[in-house]
Amino acid sequence: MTTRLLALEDVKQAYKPKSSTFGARRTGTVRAVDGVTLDVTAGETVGLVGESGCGKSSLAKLIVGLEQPVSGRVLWKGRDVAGMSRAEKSAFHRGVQLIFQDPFASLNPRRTIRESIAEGILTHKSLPRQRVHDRVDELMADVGLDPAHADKYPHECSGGQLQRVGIARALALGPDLLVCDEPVSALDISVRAQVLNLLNGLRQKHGLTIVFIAHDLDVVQHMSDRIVTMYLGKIVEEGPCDAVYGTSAHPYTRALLSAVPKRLPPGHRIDRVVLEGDPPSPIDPPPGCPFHTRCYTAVPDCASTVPALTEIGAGHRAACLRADDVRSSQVGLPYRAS
Ligand SMILES: Nc1ncnc2c1ncn2[C@@H]1O[C@H](COP(=O)(O)OP(=O)(O)OP(=O)(O)O)[C@@H](O)[C@H]1O
Repeated sequence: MTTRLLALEDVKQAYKPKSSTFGARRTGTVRAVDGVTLDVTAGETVGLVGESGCGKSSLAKLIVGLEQPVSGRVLWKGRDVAGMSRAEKSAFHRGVQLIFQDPFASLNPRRTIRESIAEGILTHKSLPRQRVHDRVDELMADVGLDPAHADKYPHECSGGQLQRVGIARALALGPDLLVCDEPVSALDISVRAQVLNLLNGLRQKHGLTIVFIAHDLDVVQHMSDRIVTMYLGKIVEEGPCDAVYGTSAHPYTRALLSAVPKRLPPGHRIDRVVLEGDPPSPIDPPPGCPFHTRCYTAVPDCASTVPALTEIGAGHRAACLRADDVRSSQVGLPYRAS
Protein backbone atom coordinates (compact mmCIF):
# COMPACT_ATOMS: atom_id res chain seq x y z
CA MET A 1 0.00 0.00 0.00
CA THR A 2 1.29 3.49 -0.81
CA THR A 3 1.14 6.19 1.86
CA ARG A 4 0.81 9.82 0.88
CA LEU A 5 3.30 11.59 3.11
CA LEU A 6 3.04 15.10 1.74
CA ALA A 7 0.47 16.81 -0.43
CA LEU A 8 0.47 20.30 -1.85
CA GLU A 9 -2.92 21.54 -3.02
CA ASP A 10 -2.96 24.50 -5.40
CA VAL A 11 -0.23 26.17 -3.38
CA LYS A 12 0.79 29.74 -4.18
CA GLN A 13 3.57 31.88 -2.81
CA ALA A 14 4.05 35.54 -3.63
CA TYR A 15 6.63 38.09 -2.57
CA LYS A 16 7.03 41.81 -2.79
CA PRO A 17 9.69 42.38 -5.42
CA LYS A 18 13.18 43.06 -4.16
CA SER A 19 14.46 46.54 -5.05
CA SER A 20 16.43 46.81 -8.27
CA THR A 21 20.20 47.15 -8.45
CA PHE A 22 19.92 50.92 -8.18
CA GLY A 23 17.61 50.76 -5.16
CA ALA A 24 14.47 51.73 -7.10
CA ARG A 25 11.29 50.17 -5.68
CA ARG A 26 9.58 47.72 -7.98
CA THR A 27 5.84 47.34 -8.11
CA GLY A 28 3.71 44.22 -8.58
CA THR A 29 3.98 40.80 -6.99
CA VAL A 30 6.51 38.05 -7.61
CA ARG A 31 4.48 34.88 -8.23
CA ALA A 32 7.22 32.55 -7.08
CA VAL A 33 4.95 29.50 -6.75
CA ASP A 34 1.82 29.68 -8.85
CA GLY A 35 -0.73 26.97 -8.09
CA VAL A 36 1.34 23.85 -7.43
CA THR A 37 -0.44 20.58 -6.69
CA LEU A 38 1.87 17.69 -5.84
CA ASP A 39 1.74 14.41 -3.90
CA VAL A 40 4.80 12.77 -2.40
CA THR A 41 4.48 9.11 -1.46
CA ALA A 42 6.42 7.53 1.41
CA GLY A 43 9.70 6.02 0.24
CA GLU A 44 9.94 7.73 -3.15
CA THR A 45 12.48 10.25 -4.39
CA VAL A 46 11.04 13.12 -6.38
CA GLY A 47 13.45 15.14 -8.52
CA LEU A 48 12.34 18.76 -8.91
CA VAL A 49 14.06 20.56 -11.79
CA GLY A 50 13.98 23.91 -13.52
CA GLU A 51 16.13 26.94 -14.24
CA SER A 52 17.17 29.45 -11.61
CA GLY A 53 14.21 31.55 -10.45
CA CYS A 54 11.46 29.07 -11.39
CA GLY A 55 10.38 28.72 -7.76
CA LYS A 56 12.14 25.55 -6.56
CA SER A 57 13.56 27.02 -3.33
CA SER A 58 10.31 28.84 -2.58
CA LEU A 59 8.50 25.52 -2.90
CA ALA A 60 11.12 23.86 -0.65
CA LYS A 61 10.50 26.51 2.04
CA LEU A 62 6.76 25.85 1.87
CA ILE A 63 7.26 22.08 2.14
CA VAL A 64 9.45 22.31 5.25
CA GLY A 65 7.22 24.95 6.86
CA LEU A 66 9.80 27.76 6.82
CA GLU A 67 7.16 29.85 5.03
CA GLN A 68 3.37 29.68 4.78
CA PRO A 69 1.66 29.83 1.37
CA VAL A 70 -0.49 32.85 0.49
CA SER A 71 -3.12 30.34 -0.64
CA GLY A 72 -3.56 26.60 -1.01
CA ARG A 73 -2.81 23.88 1.52
CA VAL A 74 0.20 21.88 2.61
CA LEU A 75 -0.80 18.52 4.08
CA TRP A 76 1.55 16.37 6.11
CA LYS A 77 0.36 12.80 6.70
CA GLY A 78 -3.12 13.98 5.77
CA ARG A 79 -3.20 16.94 8.19
CA ASP A 80 -3.27 20.57 7.04
CA VAL A 81 -0.06 22.10 8.42
CA ALA A 82 -1.81 25.46 8.91
CA GLY A 83 -4.32 23.92 11.33
CA MET A 84 -1.92 21.78 13.36
CA SER A 85 -1.69 21.89 17.14
CA ARG A 86 1.65 22.77 18.76
CA ALA A 87 2.48 19.10 19.32
CA GLU A 88 1.57 18.19 15.73
CA LYS A 89 3.68 21.07 14.39
CA SER A 90 6.63 19.94 16.45
CA ALA A 91 6.28 16.39 15.03
CA PHE A 92 6.00 17.88 11.51
CA HIS A 93 9.18 19.94 11.98
CA ARG A 94 11.03 16.84 13.20
CA GLY A 95 9.68 14.78 10.31
CA VAL A 96 10.67 17.14 7.49
CA GLN A 97 14.23 18.38 7.22
CA LEU A 98 15.94 20.67 4.72
CA ILE A 99 19.45 20.21 3.35
CA PHE A 100 20.82 23.46 2.00
CA GLN A 101 22.84 24.20 -1.09
CA ASP A 102 25.60 26.03 0.79
CA PRO A 103 26.57 23.95 3.83
CA PHE A 104 29.07 26.58 5.03
CA ALA A 105 26.45 29.33 5.18
CA SER A 106 24.03 27.07 7.04
CA LEU A 107 26.49 26.32 9.89
CA ASN A 108 27.49 28.58 12.77
CA PRO A 109 31.20 29.37 12.17
CA ARG A 110 31.83 29.54 15.94
CA ARG A 111 30.51 26.04 16.65
CA THR A 112 32.51 22.86 16.23
CA ILE A 113 31.13 20.13 13.98
CA ARG A 114 30.10 18.15 17.08
CA GLU A 115 28.26 21.17 18.52
CA SER A 116 26.53 21.86 15.20
CA ILE A 117 25.24 18.29 14.88
CA ALA A 118 24.26 18.19 18.59
CA GLU A 119 22.30 21.43 18.14
CA GLY A 120 19.96 19.65 15.74
CA ILE A 121 19.27 16.99 18.37
CA LEU A 122 18.88 19.40 21.30
CA THR A 123 16.44 21.69 19.47
CA HIS A 124 13.73 19.10 19.90
CA LYS A 125 14.87 16.78 22.69
CA SER A 126 16.57 17.15 26.05
CA LEU A 127 18.93 14.23 26.43
CA PRO A 128 21.77 13.44 28.86
CA ARG A 129 25.13 14.72 27.66
CA GLN A 130 26.56 11.22 27.04
CA ARG A 131 23.54 10.22 24.92
CA VAL A 132 23.95 13.30 22.76
CA HIS A 133 27.68 12.58 22.41
CA ASP A 134 26.97 8.99 21.36
CA ARG A 135 24.23 10.06 18.94
CA VAL A 136 26.59 12.55 17.26
CA ASP A 137 29.19 9.79 16.88
CA GLU A 138 26.53 7.55 15.34
CA LEU A 139 25.42 10.26 12.92
CA MET A 140 28.99 11.06 11.90
CA ALA A 141 29.57 7.38 11.14
CA ASP A 142 26.30 7.28 9.20
CA VAL A 143 27.43 10.05 6.86
CA GLY A 144 31.01 8.76 6.57
CA LEU A 145 32.67 11.54 8.58
CA ASP A 146 35.93 10.71 10.33
CA PRO A 147 35.50 11.21 14.13
CA ALA A 148 38.68 13.31 13.97
CA HIS A 149 36.55 16.08 12.42
CA ALA A 150 34.28 16.38 15.46
CA ASP A 151 36.29 19.16 17.12
CA LYS A 152 36.99 21.11 13.93
CA TYR A 153 35.26 24.34 12.96
CA PRO A 154 33.48 24.74 9.61
CA HIS A 155 36.34 26.76 8.05
CA GLU A 156 38.68 23.81 8.71
CA CYS A 157 36.54 21.41 6.64
CA SER A 158 36.09 20.90 2.90
CA GLY A 159 32.78 21.57 1.11
CA GLY A 160 32.08 17.84 0.84
CA GLN A 161 32.73 17.32 4.57
CA LEU A 162 30.46 20.25 5.45
CA GLN A 163 27.67 18.88 3.31
CA ARG A 164 28.01 15.58 5.22
CA VAL A 165 27.64 17.61 8.44
CA GLY A 166 24.49 19.22 6.99
CA ILE A 167 23.12 15.77 6.19
CA ALA A 168 23.98 14.48 9.69
CA ARG A 169 22.14 17.46 11.23
CA ALA A 170 19.13 16.76 9.05
CA LEU A 171 19.14 13.07 10.06
CA ALA A 172 19.54 13.80 13.78
CA LEU A 173 15.83 13.65 14.56
CA GLY A 174 14.97 10.63 12.41
CA PRO A 175 13.01 12.50 9.71
CA ASP A 176 10.64 10.87 7.21
CA LEU A 177 11.26 13.42 4.45
CA LEU A 178 14.46 15.15 3.37
CA VAL A 179 14.15 18.16 1.11
CA CYS A 180 17.54 18.56 -0.56
CA ASP A 181 17.82 22.00 -2.18
CA GLU A 182 20.63 21.76 -4.75
CA PRO A 183 22.78 19.81 -2.25
CA VAL A 184 25.69 19.24 -4.62
CA SER A 185 25.70 22.27 -6.90
CA ALA A 186 28.16 24.19 -4.67
CA LEU A 187 30.55 21.21 -4.52
CA ASP A 188 33.51 20.27 -6.69
CA ILE A 189 32.58 17.87 -9.46
CA SER A 190 34.87 15.27 -7.87
CA VAL A 191 32.86 15.08 -4.62
CA ARG A 192 29.37 15.43 -6.09
CA ALA A 193 29.04 11.74 -6.89
CA GLN A 194 30.18 10.82 -3.35
CA VAL A 195 27.47 12.98 -1.76
CA LEU A 196 24.81 11.67 -4.17
CA ASN A 197 25.85 8.08 -3.40
CA LEU A 198 25.72 8.87 0.30
CA LEU A 199 22.18 10.25 0.01
CA ASN A 200 21.12 7.22 -2.01
CA GLY A 201 22.59 4.85 0.59
CA LEU A 202 20.95 6.72 3.47
CA ARG A 203 17.63 6.67 1.70
CA GLN A 204 17.77 2.90 1.49
CA LYS A 205 19.12 2.41 4.99
CA HIS A 206 16.58 4.67 6.71
CA GLY A 207 13.66 4.28 4.28
CA LEU A 208 13.71 8.03 3.63
CA THR A 209 11.50 9.95 1.29
CA ILE A 210 13.39 12.64 -0.63
CA VAL A 211 12.48 15.73 -2.61
CA PHE A 212 15.64 16.45 -4.55
CA ILE A 213 15.94 19.89 -6.13
CA ALA A 214 18.37 20.60 -8.95
CA HIS A 215 18.53 22.97 -11.87
CA ASP A 216 19.43 20.28 -14.36
CA LEU A 217 18.22 16.81 -15.15
CA ASP A 218 21.69 15.30 -15.03
CA VAL A 219 21.98 15.32 -11.23
CA VAL A 220 18.54 13.92 -10.44
CA GLN A 221 18.50 11.12 -13.00
CA HIS A 222 20.12 8.42 -10.88
CA MET A 223 18.36 9.51 -7.69
CA SER A 224 14.73 9.90 -8.61
CA ASP A 225 11.70 7.69 -9.05
CA ARG A 226 9.70 10.62 -10.34
CA ILE A 227 10.63 13.89 -12.05
CA VAL A 228 8.78 17.19 -11.73
CA THR A 229 9.66 20.07 -14.06
CA MET A 230 8.84 23.62 -12.96
CA TYR A 231 8.70 26.77 -15.05
CA LEU A 232 7.73 30.23 -13.79
CA GLY A 233 6.28 28.88 -10.53
CA LYS A 234 4.18 26.15 -12.17
CA ILE A 235 4.60 22.42 -12.68
CA VAL A 236 4.74 21.91 -16.44
CA GLU A 237 5.48 18.19 -16.47
CA GLU A 238 5.65 15.35 -13.98
CA GLY A 239 6.03 11.64 -14.37
CA PRO A 240 7.97 8.48 -13.63
CA CYS A 241 11.68 8.90 -14.30
CA ASP A 242 11.69 6.56 -17.33
CA ALA A 243 8.74 8.36 -18.96
CA VAL A 244 10.22 11.83 -18.47
CA TYR A 245 13.71 10.85 -19.68
CA GLY A 246 12.44 8.62 -22.48
CA THR A 247 9.30 10.28 -23.83
CA SER A 248 8.97 13.67 -22.16
CA ALA A 249 5.99 15.61 -23.46
CA HIS A 250 6.85 19.20 -22.57
CA PRO A 251 9.18 21.25 -24.78
CA TYR A 252 10.77 22.83 -21.69
CA THR A 253 11.73 19.41 -20.31
CA ARG A 254 13.08 18.55 -23.79
CA ALA A 255 15.23 21.68 -23.67
CA LEU A 256 16.56 20.76 -20.21
CA LEU A 257 17.20 17.19 -21.41
CA SER A 258 19.09 18.33 -24.44
CA ALA A 259 21.36 20.44 -22.23
CA VAL A 260 22.55 17.32 -20.36
CA PRO A 261 25.99 16.35 -21.67
CA LYS A 262 25.86 12.77 -22.94
CA ARG A 263 28.28 10.38 -24.48
CA LEU A 264 26.35 9.07 -27.47
CA PRO A 265 26.61 5.52 -28.74
CA PRO A 266 28.27 5.28 -32.18
CA GLY A 267 25.94 6.37 -34.99
CA HIS A 268 23.62 8.31 -32.65
CA ARG A 269 22.86 12.02 -32.52
CA ILE A 270 20.71 14.53 -30.62
CA ASP A 271 18.76 17.45 -32.05
CA ARG A 272 19.44 19.91 -29.28
CA VAL A 273 17.22 22.81 -28.27
CA VAL A 274 19.05 25.88 -27.10
CA LEU A 275 17.01 27.94 -24.64
CA GLU A 276 17.47 31.57 -25.57
CA GLY A 277 17.49 34.27 -22.91
CA ASP A 278 16.15 34.15 -19.38
CA PRO A 279 12.67 33.10 -18.28
CA PRO A 280 10.16 35.99 -18.26
CA SER A 281 9.69 37.91 -15.01
CA PRO A 282 7.43 36.17 -12.46
CA ILE A 283 6.10 39.67 -11.69
CA ASP A 284 4.54 39.87 -15.13
CA PRO A 285 4.31 36.36 -16.61
CA PRO A 286 3.19 36.10 -20.23
CA PRO A 287 -0.45 35.27 -21.00
CA GLY A 288 -1.32 31.77 -22.22
CA CYS A 289 1.35 29.12 -21.76
CA PRO A 290 4.13 30.59 -19.58
CA PHE A 291 6.75 28.91 -21.81
CA HIS A 292 5.41 30.02 -25.20
CA THR A 293 7.80 33.01 -25.48
CA ARG A 294 10.81 30.63 -25.55
CA CYS A 295 9.21 27.55 -27.06
CA TYR A 296 10.58 25.94 -30.26
CA THR A 297 7.24 24.42 -31.13
CA ALA A 298 4.62 27.00 -30.04
CA VAL A 299 1.54 27.63 -32.17
CA PRO A 300 -0.55 30.84 -32.07
CA ASP A 301 -3.01 29.35 -29.53
CA CYS A 302 -0.20 28.96 -27.01
CA ALA A 303 -0.10 32.74 -26.54
CA SER A 304 -3.68 32.84 -25.29
CA THR A 305 -4.55 29.42 -23.82
CA VAL A 306 -3.23 28.29 -20.45
CA PRO A 307 -2.60 24.56 -20.88
CA ALA A 308 -3.85 22.36 -18.03
CA LEU A 309 -1.59 19.73 -16.52
CA THR A 310 -3.13 16.74 -18.30
CA GLU A 311 -2.62 13.00 -17.84
CA ILE A 312 -0.88 11.56 -20.91
CA GLY A 313 0.28 8.22 -19.51
CA ALA A 314 0.39 6.33 -16.22
CA GLY A 315 1.30 9.00 -13.66
CA HIS A 316 2.68 11.15 -16.49
CA ARG A 317 1.23 14.67 -16.88
CA ALA A 318 2.21 17.58 -19.05
CA ALA A 319 0.88 21.12 -19.46
CA CYS A 320 1.30 21.68 -23.19
CA LEU A 321 -1.18 22.05 -26.03
CA ARG A 322 1.26 20.12 -28.21
CA ALA A 323 2.09 17.39 -25.67
CA ASP A 324 1.27 14.51 -28.06
CA ASP A 325 3.48 15.93 -30.82
CA VAL A 326 6.32 16.65 -28.42
CA ARG A 327 6.09 13.18 -26.92
CA SER A 328 6.35 11.45 -30.27
CA SER A 329 9.25 13.63 -31.46
CA GLN A 330 12.96 12.95 -31.00
CA VAL A 331 13.98 16.48 -30.05
CA GLY A 332 16.47 16.49 -27.19
CA LEU A 333 16.77 12.68 -27.08
CA PRO A 334 19.53 10.54 -28.56
CA TYR A 335 18.52 8.61 -31.66
CA ARG A 336 20.20 6.48 -34.31
CA ALA A 337 21.00 8.64 -37.30
CA SER A 338 19.96 7.01 -40.57
N1 LIG B 1 12.12 36.64 -0.31
C1 LIG B 1 11.90 36.97 -1.57
N2 LIG B 1 11.52 38.23 -1.87
C2 LIG B 1 11.27 38.59 -3.16
N3 LIG B 1 11.40 37.75 -4.22
C3 LIG B 1 11.79 36.49 -3.96
C4 LIG B 1 12.07 36.03 -2.63
N4 LIG B 1 12.45 34.73 -2.69
C5 LIG B 1 12.41 34.37 -4.01
N5 LIG B 1 12.02 35.44 -4.75
C6 LIG B 1 11.82 35.46 -6.21
O1 LIG B 1 10.91 34.39 -6.50
C7 LIG B 1 11.27 33.74 -7.71
C8 LIG B 1 11.53 32.27 -7.42
O2 LIG B 1 12.73 32.19 -6.64
P1 LIG B 1 13.29 30.81 -6.08
O3 LIG B 1 14.52 31.11 -5.27
O4 LIG B 1 12.21 30.05 -5.44
O5 LIG B 1 13.70 30.08 -7.44
P2 LIG B 1 14.72 28.87 -7.66
O6 LIG B 1 14.15 28.08 -8.77
O7 LIG B 1 14.97 28.16 -6.39
O8 LIG B 1 16.01 29.61 -8.14
P3 LIG B 1 17.55 29.34 -7.69
O9 LIG B 1 17.90 28.00 -8.29
O10 LIG B 1 18.29 30.47 -8.28
O11 LIG B 1 17.54 29.33 -6.18
C9 LIG B 1 12.49 34.48 -8.24
O12 LIG B 1 12.04 35.46 -9.15
C10 LIG B 1 13.07 35.14 -7.00
O13 LIG B 1 13.77 36.33 -7.32
